[in-house]
Amino acid sequence: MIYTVTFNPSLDYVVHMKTFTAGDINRAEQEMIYPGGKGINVSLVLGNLHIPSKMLGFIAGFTGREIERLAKANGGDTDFIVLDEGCSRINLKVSADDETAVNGMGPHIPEEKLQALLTQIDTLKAGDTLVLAGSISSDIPDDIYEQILKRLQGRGIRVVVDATGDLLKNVIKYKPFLIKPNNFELGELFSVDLHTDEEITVCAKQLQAMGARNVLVSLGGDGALLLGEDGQVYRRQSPNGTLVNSVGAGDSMVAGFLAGFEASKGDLNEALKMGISAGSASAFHEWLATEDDIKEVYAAL
Ligand SMILES: Nc1ncnc2c1ncn2[C@@H]1O[C@H](COP(=O)(O)OP(=O)(O)OP(=O)(O)O)[C@@H](O)[C@H]1O
Ligand SMILES: O=P(O)(O)OC[C@@]1(O)O[C@H](CO)[C@@H](O)[C@@H]1O
Repeated sequence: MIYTVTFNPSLDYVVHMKTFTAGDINRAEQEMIYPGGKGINVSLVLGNLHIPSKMLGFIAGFTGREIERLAKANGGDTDFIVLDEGCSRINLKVSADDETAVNGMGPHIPEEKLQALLTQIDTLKAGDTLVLAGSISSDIPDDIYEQILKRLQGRGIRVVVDATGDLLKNVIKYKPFLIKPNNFELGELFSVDLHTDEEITVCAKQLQAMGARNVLVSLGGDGALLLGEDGQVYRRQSPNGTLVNSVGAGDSMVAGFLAGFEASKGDLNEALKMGISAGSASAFHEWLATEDDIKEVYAAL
């Protein structure tokens, strides 16, 4: 079974307009509300590919109830912990000549609720996969992902981490199965700007030397580079297509990778191909890719 954890779920309020001007009143020409947060997105795309998963994390208030309702309405299986106070955040995504986002802060998570999540995670069994994805609210200790990996050590659970900065850096020594920084996030870890595949590979190799098993570096419209646990570098370009909304493309890529890895019984080239197919299919559509969207991109790769 796959479990995804989203510490800070969101309602994604996506507005489209031709141009966006900072400091001015901008009027939307199209608007949508989606359940958001990286783990939730991973689960939804897995579900679209008929792979069961359970969404864990924290929700609060009317926004939290709506996140859960929308997640379930889109086929999600949820076991969120409900906070007694506050509201889950609303993340504004502006899609215009460029994409701009304002991500909210999210509610305070009391210690006993955090412990309740850890207790849920303790029930995972050997062979399960745990996806830790997204940011955490500021009152949660920033070694929380590390604490979780430490608890799971030696229990045969495959862990995927899609996070940035210290949240990511601190887990690597616990040998996560997969990490998926984008090239910018990878560069940030080493305080460098990455431009070429060679530069990206050097940094990915450092993360692998520190413990990460598979390092999947997403490159937006340029595809992705995978440093596999077999030591090989796999590289694929994104297919051509029209970008509609890239929110969740990275999460879709994680879901596609896991789906491809399972279906091919561990073929990393196939996992990367499915990852790119799902990521690009989501980028080419208004929201997360469906199975048909993914199949169409896969066939063109
Ligand atoms: N403009 C694009 N054209 C084609 N494919 C894209 C585009 N943007 C993203 N993708 C696909 O999605 C994958 C992940 O994208 P990206 O590198 O932007 O991830 P990310 O930064 O984690 O995204 P996000 O945080 O928005 O989910 C890429 O490797 C690619 O397959
Ligand atoms: O603030 P975080 O947790 O880093 O990212 C949250 C978020 O931007 O990530 C998803 C796309 O990847 C969106 O659904 C959501 O709004």
